[in-house]
Amino acid sequence: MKVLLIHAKTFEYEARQKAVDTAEELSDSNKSGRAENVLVAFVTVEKGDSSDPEIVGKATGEIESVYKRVGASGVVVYPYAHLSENLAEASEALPLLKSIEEQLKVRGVRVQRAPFGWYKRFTLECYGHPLSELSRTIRPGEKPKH
Ligand SMILES: Nc1ncnc2c1ncn2[C@@H]1O[C@H](CO)[C@@H](NC(=O)[C@@H](N)CO)[C@H]1O
Repeated sequence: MKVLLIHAKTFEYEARQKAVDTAEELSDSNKSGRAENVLVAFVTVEKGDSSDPEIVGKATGEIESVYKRVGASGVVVYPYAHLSENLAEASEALPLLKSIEEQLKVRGVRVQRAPFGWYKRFTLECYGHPLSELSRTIRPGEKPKH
């Protein structure tokens, strides 16, 4: 699993067009979103990630750790198919993305999750401080390095 973490002063997205047949149904709560002082987690799920029962806990831990360090007010979990060539299928990817969202909520984090399977317009203003652009690779069977 690859995660790009951007601490954004403002972030806004809007689903525009279905990209895959397995696209998630849109609702008023997910077809668009906006947040300020938010950690945007662009997440690419890779083939085999679901083989590790700890993958969601590890990914959530990495995201929560940066969220706390930068003092963000919330997290956006943004499905993103562009950080790896080893893409998981929707049947593997979507459940993991939903579980990361739920795990963050359980940990008291205000979370939005952008819809899976859509081309989306987005605007992002990155703070530009030293921790405002980070990336993490979470490998099945391996302990996180950070
Ligand atoms: N393995 C995977 N991990 C995370 N997201 C994945 C995925 N496979 C498919 N998606 C989702 O389907 C859209 C089209 O590939 C993806 N859309 C996007 O990545 C938008 N930024 C438009 O390109 C994404 O929502």
